[in-house]
Amino acid sequence: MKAASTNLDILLVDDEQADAFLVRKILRDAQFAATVAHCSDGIEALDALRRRRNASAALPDLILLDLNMPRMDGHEFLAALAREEGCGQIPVVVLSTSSAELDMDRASAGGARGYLTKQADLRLFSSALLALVRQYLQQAELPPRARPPATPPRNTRILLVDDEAADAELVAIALRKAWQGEFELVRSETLGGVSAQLGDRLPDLVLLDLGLPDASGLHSIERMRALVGRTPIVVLTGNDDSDFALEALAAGAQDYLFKSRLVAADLVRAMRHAIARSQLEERLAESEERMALALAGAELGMWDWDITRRQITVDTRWAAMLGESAGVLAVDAQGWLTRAHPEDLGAALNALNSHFRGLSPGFRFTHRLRHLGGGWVWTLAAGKVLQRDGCGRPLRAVGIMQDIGESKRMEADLLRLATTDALTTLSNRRVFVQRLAHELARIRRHWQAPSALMMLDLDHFKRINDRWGHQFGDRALCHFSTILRSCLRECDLPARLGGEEFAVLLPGTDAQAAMTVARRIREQLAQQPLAAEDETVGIRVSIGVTTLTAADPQPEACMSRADAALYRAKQHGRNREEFIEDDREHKLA
Ligand SMILES: Nc1nc2c(ncn2[C@@H]2O[C@H](COP(=O)(O)OP(=O)(O)OP(=O)(O)O)[C@@H](O)[C@H]2O)c(=O)[nH]1
Repeated sequence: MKAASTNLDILLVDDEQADAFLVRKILRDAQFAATVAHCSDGIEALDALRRRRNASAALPDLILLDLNMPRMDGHEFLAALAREEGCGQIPVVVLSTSSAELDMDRASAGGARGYLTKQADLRLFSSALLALVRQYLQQAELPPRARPPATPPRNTRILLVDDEAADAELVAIALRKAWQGEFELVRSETLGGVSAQLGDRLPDLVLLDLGLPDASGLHSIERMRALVGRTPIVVLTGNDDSDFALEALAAGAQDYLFKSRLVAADLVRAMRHAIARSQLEERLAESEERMALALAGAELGMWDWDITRRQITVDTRWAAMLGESAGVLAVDAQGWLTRAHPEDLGAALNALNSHFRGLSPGFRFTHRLRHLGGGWVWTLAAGKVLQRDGCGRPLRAVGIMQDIGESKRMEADLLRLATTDALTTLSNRRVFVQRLAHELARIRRHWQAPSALMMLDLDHFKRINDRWGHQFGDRALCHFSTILRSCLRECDLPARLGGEEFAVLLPGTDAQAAMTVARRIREQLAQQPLAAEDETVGIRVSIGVTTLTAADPQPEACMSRADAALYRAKQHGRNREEFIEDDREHKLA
């Protein structure tokens, strides 16, 4: 087993691009360190393994294997893998839409270590896949968080900038008398001499006289600040003027003392206060900086809602999302929400009201907001009431807003990839089996309304590929899909199951009607050959038809009956439709 810190190297062998996308996304979202290499069938996978072996590169830690693939299916791949030098030990887990016992038994006999059914329900599939991958990736304990090294105890370094020797002596006496702990007093008579006195260690505190030979007044605070950064500064002033002292604070000093009233205890108190205040300011600045970085990193906008004044203040990121400039927006809940898409308004108001009435600890909803330049922006709003009045009415709420357009687009892409066949855009096997299962459940309840199922397989498709090339073969598959769609009703479900194999579910259709549809598909196909260079290529299809019965336990049962009818159509000369009614006939067939 591997530790979590190492990367799990997975080889996915599956002809559906959507599955590769899905597996990668599931692992990425669960923050698994895994690399997923993808091969479309067994032959490509064996080639990839041989290339790695010949280059003495590491072989995959795990192979996820589809069963139903063109050229070499999953079972054949398992057999070939067992024979492949050095590859027999790679664990293989089957990922298949088939839950047929026969497939499971064959896979297990072929050496597969596990079998995972591709669920139509993505959440189920995702948790099953993660559980499986976890088996192969031991979750190592995270190393304990490194503690910052304890700061060694050291003297407090105090810089006194004062040209009067007597004052300096006074300060030194006061410190010796009242400062608890060790200290080092460094003195400079001028501002210009500070750097030379300090060397390369900054002081922990500065005592600054404002009447220096080379600097005087408030300006010296600014110059000192430039020399010592955020170090706290206590101003010593001979000017017995409180207003002036306050100006010194405004100019950036942390505290002040009048020289004429210098008392040891006051000096030490002011120094301690200045250090504490400066530390507090530093922590606050750091925390604001961290907060700003986090908000910027997560691309979150902020809003602050003064509910009684009906004003919402937003930051620049919030404003930019909607094409606004930052600042106070004079809007209330209605004002904000008049920008919301009417379809999203109900859920947004429910979330807000429930929190405002104190029924939920905060609120969170997604909604589309109108952009100033037109169009809609998908956003996530989340927040919390910070202040309520005595009756529990909300006074102020604060929260974030995030542009979630990209993840909405991803979600839609993912859904499309997970449910459709990339080449023909028909539904894929997963969706088909799911719909078929629903239809069987309906039939079990309302037996009167019949439904039919068709399996379709293009005739001698290999010859078409061999004669005209794979790309032309792909065109032929798309051409057939278009004709198939045009022959069906809106409620029918056509799907590409893989390769040149298709299926159609025809709800509310009896055997006779289904056979008529099958004939129509063949006729349309015959009437519309595909142009290739200076010839036209006729494409033909064989079709197996069956009806769904309440006795069918699983989709696979009626699919295998339709398959048997298809096989019979191939046996009887192709380009025809055959019907098998029930299991008795199926067994005879
Ligand atoms: N172009 C293209 N060919 C594919 C695709 N998937 C499967 N095939 C090819 O389809 C062919 C199917 O061949 P066979 O299973 O022997 O069937 P067939 O030649 O149609 O013969 P019958 O079904 O018996 O009439 C193989 O050559 C596959 O490589 C695809 O997505 N595109």
